[in-house]
Amino acid sequence: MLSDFASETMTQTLPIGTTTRVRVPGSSANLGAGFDCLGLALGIHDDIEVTVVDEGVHVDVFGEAADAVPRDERHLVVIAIRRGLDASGVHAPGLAVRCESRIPHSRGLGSSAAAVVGGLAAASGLIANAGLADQMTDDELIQLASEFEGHPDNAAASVLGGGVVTWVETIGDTAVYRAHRLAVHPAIRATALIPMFESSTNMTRGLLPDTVPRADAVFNVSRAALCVHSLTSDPTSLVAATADRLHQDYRAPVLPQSAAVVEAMRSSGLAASISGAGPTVLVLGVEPLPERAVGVATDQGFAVRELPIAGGVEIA
Ligand SMILES: Nc1ncnc2c1ncn2[C@@H]1O[C@H](COP(=O)(O)OP(=O)(O)O)[C@@H](O)[C@H]1O
Ligand SMILES: N[C@@H](CCOP(=O)(O)O)C(=O)O
Repeated sequence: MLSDFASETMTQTLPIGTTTRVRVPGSSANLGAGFDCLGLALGIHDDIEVTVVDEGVHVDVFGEAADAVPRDERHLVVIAIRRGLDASGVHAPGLAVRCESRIPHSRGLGSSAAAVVGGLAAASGLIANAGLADQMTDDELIQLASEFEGHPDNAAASVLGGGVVTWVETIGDTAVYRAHRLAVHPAIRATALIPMFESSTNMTRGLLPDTVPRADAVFNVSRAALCVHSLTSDPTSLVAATADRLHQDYRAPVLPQSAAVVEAMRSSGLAASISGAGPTVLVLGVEPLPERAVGVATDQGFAVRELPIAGGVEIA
């Protein structure tokens, strides 16, 4: 797929002044039992504008983590733009990149996947707007973005929007990332309980064991399958569907506040789970979060934000 895409555009240079705008949603991965294979796009967006200039890389960042990210070739969006252009055999003399970041970083809301999808989508938009080739397909965006992330759940949600189920096929030595969009039941509401503190996804992935007891594997397989049914057809089983034994308990020692909030929500009958690798907690349901639960979260220092289910990345 990408090799065909690249061969059409090999060694071409983007004209100075070519521009593109991208709007990309954040996401919540896992949804409890679906470790690395379920995700939900959320209505909290980063906006990225890129213009081809005659030389250099100029990065402006506004909003979340504006003071923390590098303003040069090391910026994740710039790295992804470069990767997208390289995959298509296209060169940019220089780039001016403007990021309006609204997805909090290192909170389990898919900011890194959104940055990568946004950068790749911007490369695709530049190439298409210059008339060099069609935009990349969703499959191409998911493949390239998941190669950055090492797991496809957040990236697929940011590309496709809605709910996603993802899987990986190994073809020769290559991991091929696959995804289907799920039509989320219209009654389902998602509330993110977002703390001020951060947690690195890479760090907490390192806490997970290589092998798990078969009973835990069976527990999660059944709950992840149920979660697809609950998300699409029957929200009444969301509490059972969002139970997990594959990752949350192993991460709990470094995320004790988040683990306590999940426990408090679940013991009052709410479908709460760690969002992605945490520390945000995601609550799924069909009603607004009850006042009592809002109080528990805010007492623990978690901001409560109900977020719409979002559509996928938009490229103009
Ligand atoms: N919009 C962005 N621009 C630049 N870097 C980003 C952006 N979003 C995320 N990152 C990088 O990704 C890191 C967070 O990734 P990660 O630990 O996977 O958490 P999450 O994706 O859950 O927010 C940040 O510390 C930052 O280095
Ligand atoms: N399946 C991944 C999801 C990580 O999501 P993030 O938003 O925390 O980056 C995992 O559980 O590690």
